[in-house]
Amino acid sequence: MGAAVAICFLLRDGAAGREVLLGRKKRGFGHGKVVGLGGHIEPGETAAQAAIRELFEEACVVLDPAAVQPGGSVDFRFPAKPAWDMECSMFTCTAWTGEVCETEEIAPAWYPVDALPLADMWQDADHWLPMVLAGTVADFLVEMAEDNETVARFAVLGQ
Ligand SMILES: Nc1[nH]c(=O)nc2c1ncn2[C@H]1C[C@H](O)[C@@H](COP(=O)(O)OP(=O)(O)OP(=O)(O)O)O1
Repeated sequence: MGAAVAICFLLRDGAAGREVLLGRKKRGFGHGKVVGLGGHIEPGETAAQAAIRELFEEACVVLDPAAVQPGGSVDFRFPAKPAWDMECSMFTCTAWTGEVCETEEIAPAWYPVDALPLADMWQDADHWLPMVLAGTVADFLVEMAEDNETVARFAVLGQ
C-alpha cells in the first residue's frame, strides 16, 4: 500500500471554456512537472480534509467543503522504487474563496480542460486525467516502468 495522498482539481468556466487549476512543482517529488494540487494525508484527516488543507497551503484558496466532490482514485505504483508508491484520492471543486497564489512549493495556473499541458506532466496523466475532468469517477491503476517515467500498465479498476 502506497502513501495516502489527496489531490483536488478546481474547475471554472473561463472565456475559452472549462478550465482546471494545475501547478508546476518548484521542489520535491515531481520537481518541474505540472501536477494536480495536493499532497499527503496527515493522521486524523480524511482525504477531503487533506485536499482542502493542501489547496490552501499550495495555492492560498479556501475550498467550500460542500463543493468538494469525490473524483475517484489513482493507485500509482513504482515497482523499481516502491518508496514512491502512492494511493491518490481525487476530488473536484467548483466553489472556493480567495485568489490563487504561487507558493514556495508550486506555481499554479489555469489550463483549458481540452488543452491540458500533458507534455509537461507525468506520462501517465493522459491516461486518466481527461477522464476525470470529463466527470468519470473511477479507480485507476498506474504502474510505472523501470525508468519510473514511462507507463508499464494502466487499468480502470472500478467505475
Ligand atoms: N505517476 C504520477 N502521476 C501523477 O500525475 N501524479 C503523481 C504520480 N505519482 C505521484 N503523483 C502525485 C500525487 C501527489 O499529489 C503527489 C505527491 O505529493 P507530494 O510529494 O507533492 O506531496 P507534497 O510535496 O505536497 O508533500 P506534502 O505537502 O509534504 O504532503 O504526486
